[in-house]
Amino acid sequence: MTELEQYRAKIDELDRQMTALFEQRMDVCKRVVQYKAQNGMEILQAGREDVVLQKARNNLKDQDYGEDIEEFYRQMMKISRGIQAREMERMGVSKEEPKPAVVGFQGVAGSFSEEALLMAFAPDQPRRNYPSFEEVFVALKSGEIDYGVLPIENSSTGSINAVYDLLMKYDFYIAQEVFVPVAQHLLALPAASMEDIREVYSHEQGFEQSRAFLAQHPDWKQIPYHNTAISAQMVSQAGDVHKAAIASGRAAELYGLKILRPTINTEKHNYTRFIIVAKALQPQADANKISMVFTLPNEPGALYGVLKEFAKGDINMLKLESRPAPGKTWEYVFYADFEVAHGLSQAQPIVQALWGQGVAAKLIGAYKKQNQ
Ligand SMILES: C=C(O[C@@H]1C=C(C(=O)O)C=C[C@H]1O)C(=O)O
Repeated sequence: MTELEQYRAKIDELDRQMTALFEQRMDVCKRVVQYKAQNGMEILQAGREDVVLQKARNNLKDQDYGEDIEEFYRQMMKISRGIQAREMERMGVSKEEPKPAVVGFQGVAGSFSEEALLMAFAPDQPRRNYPSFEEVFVALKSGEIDYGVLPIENSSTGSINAVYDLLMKYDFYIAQEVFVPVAQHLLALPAASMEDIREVYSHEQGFEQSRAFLAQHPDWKQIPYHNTAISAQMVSQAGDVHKAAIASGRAAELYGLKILRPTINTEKHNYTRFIIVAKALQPQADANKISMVFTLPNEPGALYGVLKEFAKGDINMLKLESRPAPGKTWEYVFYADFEVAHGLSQAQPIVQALWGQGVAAKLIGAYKKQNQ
């Protein structure tokens, strides 16, 4: 054997051992990827790779090979990740696309809530509708939906108290707001005329918003219904020329009704503010509006003490709403919206200052203020 042949025989023997070790190592990596698949982990674990590289360097006798052993392990781990990806595929675990959020709203297609949903989300956003406000909250709690779209106040008729109370009951947060222009029309079957109408169906808010118009027709029976769009659907299905609904133009289109009298709402500048409700606080980076909830001790100057903190910060209050505290007679929960220049960073010190005064204050939203 020449000298070269002797060296090569030695290399062959070391390679045989290295290939056996390589196989053993990769078999372990396959076990690792099974664990990762079961636990929803990514294949690449950069921190672990750093540790492997460091250990390889430490195990060297001759530090001259430092760079080289790192390169060797880098390549081996790249191969290891390739094998793990193949194994993942073989197991049928494909890299899942992030699922689009499912959004819930109250009412049927054509409701103002659905219009609000379309303003805040994509036209093809997966959505579910529910018969009542509370069912939207229940669906959000159970994880059936990721967001709920709910009306919180109307520019002419004021707050929608049921939604404020549900927000507190379920301890949810406001992720976003949108303003939907509300134009109420009198809708009826295509064959109907004004003289035919005897009964009008709508949501309470639809009647409330159209008071002046309805006062001109005292003989019409007003029948409160779940929702303006459901009223339109009902009139369409009933096929009765004596029935009319107060609902949106979109509802007319969807349910094949005609607009007997357009824009019958008294206040022509009429908007409903909708909130997008989420289970957790999702503060927006460019938030310029915050919503807070606080309960106050029943003592003189309690509300003043809270508002003073905001005044000190030169923060403009946009809205203050009080609701009876559940289970406590004559005690109130306050909801307040403020306009802030610096979002969360401005809100948090105030919340802390309020806690310092013994006020149970909670930030329930930091989002972008919309203009109606
Ligand atoms: C084997 C693993 O998967 C990958 C491959 C590594 C390796 O071959 O040593 C190390 C980290 C991960 O990027 C692991 O996470 O341990």
